[in-house]
Amino acid sequence: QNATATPTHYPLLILGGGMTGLSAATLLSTAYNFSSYLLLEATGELGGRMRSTSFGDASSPGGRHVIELGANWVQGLTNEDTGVSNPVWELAQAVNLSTTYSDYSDFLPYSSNGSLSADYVNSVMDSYSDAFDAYLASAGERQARGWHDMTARTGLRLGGWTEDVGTGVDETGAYVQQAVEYWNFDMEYSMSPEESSWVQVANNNNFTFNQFSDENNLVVDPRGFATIATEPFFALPAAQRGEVRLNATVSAIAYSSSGVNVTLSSGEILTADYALCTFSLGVLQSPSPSGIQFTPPLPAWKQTAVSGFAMSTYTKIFLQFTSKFWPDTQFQLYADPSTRGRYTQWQSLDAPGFLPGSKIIFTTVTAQDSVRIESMSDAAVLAELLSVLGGMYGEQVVQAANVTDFYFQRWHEDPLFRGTYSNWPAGYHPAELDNLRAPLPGTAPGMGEGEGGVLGEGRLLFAGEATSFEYFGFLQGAYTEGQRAARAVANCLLYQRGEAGCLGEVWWGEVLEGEGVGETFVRKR
Ligand SMILES: Cc1cc2nc3c(=O)[nH]c(=O)nc-3n(C[C@H](O)[C@H](O)[C@H](O)COP(=O)(O)OP(=O)(O)OC[C@H]3O[C@@H](n4cnc5c(N)ncnc54)[C@H](O)[C@@H]3O)c2cc1C
Repeated sequence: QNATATPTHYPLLILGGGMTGLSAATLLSTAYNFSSYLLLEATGELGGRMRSTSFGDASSPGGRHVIELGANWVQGLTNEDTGVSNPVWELAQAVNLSTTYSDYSDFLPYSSNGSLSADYVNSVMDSYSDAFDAYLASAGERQARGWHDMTARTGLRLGGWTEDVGTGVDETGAYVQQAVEYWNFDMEYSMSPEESSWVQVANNNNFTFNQFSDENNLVVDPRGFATIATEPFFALPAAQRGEVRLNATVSAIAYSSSGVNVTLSSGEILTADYALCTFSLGVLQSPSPSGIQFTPPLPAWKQTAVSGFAMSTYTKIFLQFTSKFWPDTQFQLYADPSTRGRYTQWQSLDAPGFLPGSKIIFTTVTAQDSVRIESMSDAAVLAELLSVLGGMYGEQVVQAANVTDFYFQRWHEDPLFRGTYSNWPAGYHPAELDNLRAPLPGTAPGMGEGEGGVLGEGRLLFAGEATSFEYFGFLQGAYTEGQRAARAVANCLLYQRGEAGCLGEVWWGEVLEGEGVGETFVRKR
């Protein structure tokens, strides 16, 4: 369609085909029999940050396998006491997804010149675990009293954890504490305790690992993790399902209290009564022209929320060798003597329940280290990994010539993601999260009346893992936020015909409610 033709109009445009967009689309079809939507996705496939690929050399002893480049674990399964399940676990079971329990206590520790004492490292793990229990308790107390937030580092120190008390160059050195802390904290939040919220890390941990369970199951399914969202969607009869357009990149979004105009990079314009934007926080943070051009520009309260939350990067780096030279434990911990977070966690896929015989191992880096390696050549990153593995297992067994495949996804550089998942920085008020989700046009009480609209007349909604108070970062956040958005839009389109406020109170009514010094951090919802 050229720019002069009449734009195609839809009641609803769903922007982005990741977990959030698919969850919204599926609920609209199944619960409301509503199919008058078009889902637009820039890549050639659905799933977003759930993305799998084939890896390994088919002619090598390990062979070729499907690995997950994005989300890999169902985090939190079913609470045996309450019967409450993670909805992502329910989706996984519904499609019979193959998963295996990740046992983080099943590891052997190393440094740059071979093994470390497992007893010593386990005792440091126990100290961290005790401190984290105290951390959770103090965060809860702080929240109940309505005291302001501080960094996660504060909570860890108060809990009795000191990351740098070790002495000397032997295995009792501070670097072991740093590796243990990185393994437990950064590997989950993809940022350091200095960069993370004390209170919201505690909430996030409780909503998943206490409400559901503390188990993480690794997905090893040849169909890929994305099946949990794509299969239910494509199983819907075509007449009940909306339309999907792949390879359709949104470049601009114009919004008003009567609707939304979306411009694609091809120049085509689509119009809609409502649009649901599910692009990652990293995409929203990117300035145009590489990011989305909003008209009118995002109001200050929305821009503040977008700028304030953090998008980090978590990078899994996969290697396949001609033979397996690492132990049978699920994990290995590497404590680098000089650099915190340098290739700390190694995970074997060549183990029962995973991809036995595959000769595949992967390691993970986060945050600035992810950005750093994304700017390096593959060969330079591989050389770093081989030097670390050489220190752990001996140079004679770790040879470049024995590497049969090597890959990592550059999530930070990718303009469609700009990182892997969001995190809550210290001291950021929960009302800001409501503002991240709040529709446009809209205004926030106390934040400049008239800055772009009337409360409750929003047409452009925002949802994604980053808008979830309970589960930011996790797939369950994306899933539940997609469902919430679907319910709000269905109310407007099917029942209240676009009346002001039809998105419902949970969607807009609390914008910045609770803002102000001394007010409680506990949400009233
Ligand atoms: C490496 C990695 C590891 C992770 N590990 C886990 C884990 O183990 N467990 C867990 O629960 N979660 C994990 N996560 C987080 C989880 O993947 C996300 O929370 C979730 O997939 C986000 O879904 P979403 O729909 O909100 O966003 P996305 O999946 O990002 O969906 C948004 C979609 O919008 C598309 N898009 C972006 N810009 C445009 C544009 N301009 N035009 C059109 N389309 C566009 C994108 O291509 C994408 O498909 C991980 C993520 C990564 C990347």
